[in-house]
Amino acid sequence: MLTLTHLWQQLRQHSRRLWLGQSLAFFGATVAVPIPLLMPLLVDEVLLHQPGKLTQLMTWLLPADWLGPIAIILVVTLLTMSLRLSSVLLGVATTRIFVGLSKQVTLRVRQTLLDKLARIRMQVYESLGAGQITARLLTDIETLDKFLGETIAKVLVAILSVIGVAVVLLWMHWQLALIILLLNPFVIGLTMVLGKKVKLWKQRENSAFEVLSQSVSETLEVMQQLRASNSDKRFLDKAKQAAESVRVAATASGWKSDALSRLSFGVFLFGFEIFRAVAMLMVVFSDLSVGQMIAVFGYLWFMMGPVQELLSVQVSFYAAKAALGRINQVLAADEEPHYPAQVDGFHAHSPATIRLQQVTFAYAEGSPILEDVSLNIAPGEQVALVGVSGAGKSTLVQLLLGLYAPTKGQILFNGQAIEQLGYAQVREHLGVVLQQPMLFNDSVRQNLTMDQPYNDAALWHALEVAQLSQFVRDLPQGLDTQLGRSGVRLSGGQRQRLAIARMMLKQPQVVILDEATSMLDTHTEALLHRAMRTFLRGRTTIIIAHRLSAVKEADRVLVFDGGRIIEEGQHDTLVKQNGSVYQRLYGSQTA
Ligand SMILES: Nc1ncnc2c1ncn2[C@@H]1O[C@H](COP(=O)(O)OP(=O)(O)OP(=O)(O)O)[C@@H](O)[C@H]1O
Repeated sequence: MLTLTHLWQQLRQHSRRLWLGQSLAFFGATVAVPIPLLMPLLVDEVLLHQPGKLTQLMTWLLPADWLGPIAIILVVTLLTMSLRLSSVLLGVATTRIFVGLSKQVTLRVRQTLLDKLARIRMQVYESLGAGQITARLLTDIETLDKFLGETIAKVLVAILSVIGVAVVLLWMHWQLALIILLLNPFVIGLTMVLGKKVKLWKQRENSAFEVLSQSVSETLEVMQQLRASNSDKRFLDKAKQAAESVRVAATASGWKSDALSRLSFGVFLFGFEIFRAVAMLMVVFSDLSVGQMIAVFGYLWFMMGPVQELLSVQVSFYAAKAALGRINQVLAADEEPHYPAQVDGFHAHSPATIRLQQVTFAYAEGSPILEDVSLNIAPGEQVALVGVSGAGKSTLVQLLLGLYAPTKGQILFNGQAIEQLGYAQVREHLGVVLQQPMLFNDSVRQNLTMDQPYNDAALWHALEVAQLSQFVRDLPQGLDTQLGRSGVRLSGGQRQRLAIARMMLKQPQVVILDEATSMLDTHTEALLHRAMRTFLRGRTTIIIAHRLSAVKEADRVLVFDGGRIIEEGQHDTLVKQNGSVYQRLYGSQTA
């Protein structure tokens, strides 16, 4: 779980830059503190002819014949301006350092979250939508970033400025200073109470935004199908309703947060007016000079900036806490168990065995999808899994890949349990092609290589076997042609063949084709199967298919029904068994 303390610890890892930034901030705040004092003192010492400390300083600084109102005013003006300039330059340097630091911490948070995405259980992804996760990665981390940037860059300077002003005020007139300083905690205390409300409003706004982002991303995902069924407007209307909720929540959060910060600033201004009155009374009834009174006014204005900054940091503090809470929900999500590879279970050029020992599995407790499934697949064997829709065939593939873990029983490759091999090793040696392969909005090349360094000859060979080489050659930019979102510029069958070529490049020991050729015409499918024979020789293969043409490629057929293997054998034998499920499924099909 990530807390603000962790973020602070991360900042402290860059202690050298943090110290440099803090030192510059300290100097920046220090040089600015005398500014409101200098000019007003001129009122007493030059205009009202009451020479004091400033005149003493000038006597020491300037030659005796230069001493006069013009030179003093000029020197003090120049001094004030150079102090201001130094303060500005130090401020720029400080901000540069602190912004750099806060962005680094933000990057770490983003990377932590992205790392977490690689470990989250598939079940969690099924409930957390892409929109929700994206909102957390973007909006929430942005809120955190704003808070960090503001806090480290401004809080220290603001606190230092307030302390500096307090010291000067106490030195000038301690009674007046005490009144001012006692009111500050009151203002800050009041805004802290009010600030808690802001957190709640911000949370509501972010939740509404999450719903909108989810709705838009889901709609866009399936835009083509929605338009085809004339439902796109209806779905976008739902997104519009979500946008309306964002408006309601954001309006409330926007104006109420602003009202609160204005209210607390208003309280500060009330105090300000009271001081002005008290300061004037002090001029009448005590030894406070007019110049000092103007200086006090100057300091009050001077303090306004830092105080307002502290107040705004407070608002972003509550927003950041809300964002952190939502980021932590993702960080706390259930993770896939991590099994480090304890054995080297796959060997180059020697096909793997697959064994299931009494495997039972349920997505939801109490309703098993696979029940007590045991099977042995010999090295290099080609097995077809068939059965009615929903029988659990694809679920078995998910278990082989370790995307879900069996509730009972064991899965072994080459005699080694999947947990001993580790999911990463298993996935490395399994090549899976699904009915709806995922393609990226990128080039053919990138979709084939998936960032692995294959040479073009290998790509063309894979495309050749997958019966897609001629098609790619005819594309305007060949391998570099862009495929559009999810490969929309390809037909279903072309997508499947591209996915098969991709799988072949990986040279896996175990090949799983889950309805991988279902969208191909029978002629192309036959050509593909023939071309793949050499590739599949020496690789253990599982073919899941409804079409007889694909099933007939297998050495052995396993018939699934209700999560169990109910029939097993070769096509020719099974199809002749009167009353068998296999005969019912394939008896009348011709390939
Ligand atoms: N992620 C999931 N969460 C919950 N239930 C699921 C999930 N995936 C599949 N199921 C359920 O598991 C059962 C088996 O589905 P599976 O996809 O394994 O069947 P199949 O035999 O491959 O079917 P088909 O031939 O139609 O592809 C179905 O009843 C389905 O509703």
